[in-house]
Amino acid sequence: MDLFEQIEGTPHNLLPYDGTVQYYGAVMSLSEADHYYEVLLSTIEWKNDEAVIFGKKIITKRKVAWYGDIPFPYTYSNTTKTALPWTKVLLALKALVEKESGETYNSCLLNLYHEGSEGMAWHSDAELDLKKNGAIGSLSFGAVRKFSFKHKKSKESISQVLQHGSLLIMKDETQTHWLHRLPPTTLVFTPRINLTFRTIEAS
Ligand SMILES: O=C(O)CCC(=O)C(=O)O
Ligand SMILES: [Fe+2]
Repeated sequence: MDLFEQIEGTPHNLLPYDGTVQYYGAVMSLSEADHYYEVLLSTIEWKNDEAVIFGKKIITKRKVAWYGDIPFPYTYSNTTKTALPWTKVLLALKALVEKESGETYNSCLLNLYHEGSEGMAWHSDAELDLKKNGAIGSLSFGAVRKFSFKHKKSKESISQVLQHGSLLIMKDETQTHWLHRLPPTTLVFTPRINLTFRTIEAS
């Protein structure tokens, strides 16, 4: 940790070039993280995700939900969803991520992985309606899982373990040059919830 981090509490950049990823570790107490995990599990409108891959409709085991300032339509993997209105707990978490990161967000994509066999394949979050080079604030709750980045050209890879109640920020050119994924694992048997706060630009 350098002097700047000790004073400002800003984590260093995990990426060696072409983007910025900062891991803040836990940004709340264990009891707050436990509380948010339980509330999110029971109050979010979780739905199995549908995707169209090579023209075939598939339904994922992972569950998702999409919330925002207005009913934004959000298109990815050839499916479109409409954002639900913020809940009280999501607004509290958005305020926390905005304070820690010094950025603002207008929407949130949530993922529920029931156990280690569920993950997310290599991708970048660069959909047309996402603000280009905008910050993405990622909160994790529940099972501790590894998260990985791979550079699109050099193939260099970087991993970070994401703790219960932790925050990770991806910004600058990260989505242009790096892929990320949540690898499946045989070592985890409990659920993990992830929230990615994002900025949608109305078209
Ligand atoms: O579950 C995670 O930590 C990441 C999810 C993700 O990459 C996404 O929703 O785009
Ligand atoms: Fe992503």
